[in-house]
Amino acid sequence: MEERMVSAEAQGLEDSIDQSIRPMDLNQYIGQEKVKQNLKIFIEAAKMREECLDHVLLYGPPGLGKTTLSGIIASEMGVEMRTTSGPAIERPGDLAAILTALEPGDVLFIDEIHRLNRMVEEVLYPAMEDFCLDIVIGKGPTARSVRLDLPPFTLVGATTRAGMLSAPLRDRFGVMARLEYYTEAELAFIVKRTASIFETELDDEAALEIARRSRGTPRIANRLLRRVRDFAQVKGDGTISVELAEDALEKLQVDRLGLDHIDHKLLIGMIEKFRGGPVGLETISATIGEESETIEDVYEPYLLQIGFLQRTPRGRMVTPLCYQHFNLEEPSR
Ligand SMILES: Nc1ncnc2c1ncn2[C@@H]1O[C@H](COP(=O)(O)OP(=O)(O)OP(=O)(O)O)[C@@H](O)[C@H]1O
Ligand SMILES: [Mg+2]
Repeated sequence: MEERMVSAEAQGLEDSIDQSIRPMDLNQYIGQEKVKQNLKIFIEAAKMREECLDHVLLYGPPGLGKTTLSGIIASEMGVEMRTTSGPAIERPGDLAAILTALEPGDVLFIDEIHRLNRMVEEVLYPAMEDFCLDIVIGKGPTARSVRLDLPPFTLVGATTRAGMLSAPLRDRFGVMARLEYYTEAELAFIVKRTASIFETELDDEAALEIARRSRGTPRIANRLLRRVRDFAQVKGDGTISVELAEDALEKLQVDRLGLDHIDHKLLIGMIEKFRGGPVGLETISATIGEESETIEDVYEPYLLQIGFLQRTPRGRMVTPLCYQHFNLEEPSR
C-alpha cells in the first residue's frame, strides 16, 4: 500500500516531529470539549484526594490525539508517563517488569491495548483493580502463588478498536473517553498553533483551507501544513497565503474535501464502470486493483463518514452528494 498525504497513520519521522508540536497541557489541547471538561474534574478531584487518577480508556480513529492526551493527563497530574504498547508486551513477565518499575502515581500508557494477549491481560486485571501482582513461583506440586504489592498507578489505554477489547478489561476502566473528529475551526486553530511553533506565518484563510482538507484529523492537518510550508519556502517568501496554500494543496493532489487520487480512483471507477452501484466490494477491488480489506479498513471509512458512499445489502453505492462534488450528472434509476 502506498503512503498517502491524507493517511491518518503516522508516517516517516512524524513520531519525532510530534514531540515538538504536541500540546503539553489541557488548555493547549484544542477541541474534544466534553472529554476535556470531564477529565479536568476527575484530575482535580484525584489531586484533592491525593490519589491517582482512575484508569482511563481513550478510543477513536487514528491521529485524533490519544497519545497526546495521555501525556497531558500525566503532566496535569504532575507524574511521569511510561509508554508501551499491546504488541510489545509479549509475556506476563514483561508486564510485571514494567509495573514493578513504576513510581507511585505514574501514568502507564498502553497503546493499541486491544492487542494484548490473554495471558498478559490476566496479569493486568489484579494490577488495575488492587495494585498487586499474583506471581507463581516454582512448578508442579510445589508451585505457589505469591502476591506482590505494586505502587498505585493510572493505566491509560488507547485503541482505535474499542469493540475488540475484552469485556473484563473494558470494565476495569473508570473513565472511557471517545475522541471525535475535529471541526474545521478547531483544525484551523491547531495548524495556527503549529505554524507559530515553526515560526511560519500562516494567514487565517490559509489555515482554514488546510483545515478543510484534513479529514477532521490533526495529524493530517499538521502534515499538510508541513508540506505547504515547503512550497512557501521554496516558491514563495516563506509566508503561507491562501493562494499559496491552494496552489500547493492542488499540487499535492488533495482536493477541497481532503480526497486524494485514490479516493478519486475508487469513486470515479464506481461511477464510470457501475453507474454508481450498487456494486460488491470484491468487484470494486478487482476493478481498481486494491485489496478488499484495504478498501474496507482504509479507504471507505472517510467516504462513508462524509456521506459519499453508502453500504446497502446489494453492495456499495455512490451518493448524490458525491456526484455533486465531481460535478457529474446522476444516472436516472
Ligand atoms: N487536540 C489537539 N490539539 C492540538 N494538536 C493535536 C491535538 N490532538 C492531536 N494533535 C496533534 O496531532 C498529532 C497526532 O496526535 P496523536 O499522536 O496524539 O494521535 P493518536 O490518536 O495517538 O494517533 P494514533 O492512533 O495513530 O496513535 C500530534 O502531532 C499532535 O500534536
Ligand atoms: Mg498514538
